Amino acid sequence: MDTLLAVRARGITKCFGDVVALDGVDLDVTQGQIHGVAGPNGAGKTTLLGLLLGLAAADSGRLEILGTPVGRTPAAAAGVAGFVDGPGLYPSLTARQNLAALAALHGLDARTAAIDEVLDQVGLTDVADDRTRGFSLGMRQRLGLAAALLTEPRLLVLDEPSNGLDPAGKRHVANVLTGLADRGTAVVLSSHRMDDLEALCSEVTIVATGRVVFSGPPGKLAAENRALDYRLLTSDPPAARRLAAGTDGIRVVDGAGSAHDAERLVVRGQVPALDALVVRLVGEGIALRELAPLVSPLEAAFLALTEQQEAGR
Ligand SMILES: Nc1ncnc2c1ncn2[C@@H]1O[C@H](COP(=O)(O)OP(=O)(O)OP(=O)(O)O)[C@@H](O)[C@H]1O
Repeated sequence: MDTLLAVRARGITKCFGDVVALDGVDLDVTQGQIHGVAGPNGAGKTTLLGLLLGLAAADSGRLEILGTPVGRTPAAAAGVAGFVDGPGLYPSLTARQNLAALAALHGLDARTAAIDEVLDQVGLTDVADDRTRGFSLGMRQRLGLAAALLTEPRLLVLDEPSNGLDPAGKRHVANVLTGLADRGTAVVLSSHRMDDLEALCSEVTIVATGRVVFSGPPGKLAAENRALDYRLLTSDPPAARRLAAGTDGIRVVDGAGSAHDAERLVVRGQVPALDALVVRLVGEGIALRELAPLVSPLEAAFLALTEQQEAGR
């Protein structure tokens, strides 16, 4: 047993009737790591996170949480907190009362539990005494995080925690999670989007149709040299279109059905072919105004991997 691992999963399979939600999934999460789980809708992210939280049990495979093997009966492991499908809150209670109820449930004294501290950490001090019935999705997500923090978990599991958060809220939550990880807590969080995870996670696991299609640092994914779609703006769009079409390794991927389309040139290629195109444009006296990937290299790699898996289904 590796004591540094907060999660060690091997060959986890979980079915719902005929639906195979997880199919031989491996996952390693070390203590102090923020680990992202990404994948398209229905990939199995929530199912996997639910197993970590003890909301369900795997059909087969081995799962160890914080060094302890998990049995076949669903049960929350000690030291684990978080939520899937949004946090469970009492709508008629205030934010503070919700946390006090949770503290009582965990045998903590509501007077001494760090309720004010966790409210402050997630930026909800100003609305601490408002009923949660009127809370926005982003505020509910923050309160769910505060509830998880109250129990001082060693493994924090969050399903789509950035749902409903504005950019400032995302940054706030990211700071809280980074601080926790710095103090040794392992964090597992899910998202559909690689760009949300990139800034936060040192490792990501990408699942598609229940299978792991990539696991490792996000940078490793982006580093693969693949052809991307780039928006190309120049001083002479028709001439640029002709040159692009005649450059080895470059494909013009948009249609030029209207005058508007003729201005909007999108080309597909790898970096060396794009370099050659830029040199030709400049050589012809055409000014380059913009050459930018339509999606980030990371998002493109993610889409390619998950689309491949879906196509093979
Ligand atoms: N309780 C359930 N009963 C039946 N099928 C389920 C159940 N939970 C999940 N599934 C199915 O298992 C598969 C994986 O679902 P899951 O919710 O884990 O995916 P996800 O990656 O979290 O998707 P999303 O991004 O849409 O939340 C889907 O086909 C889903 O329909």
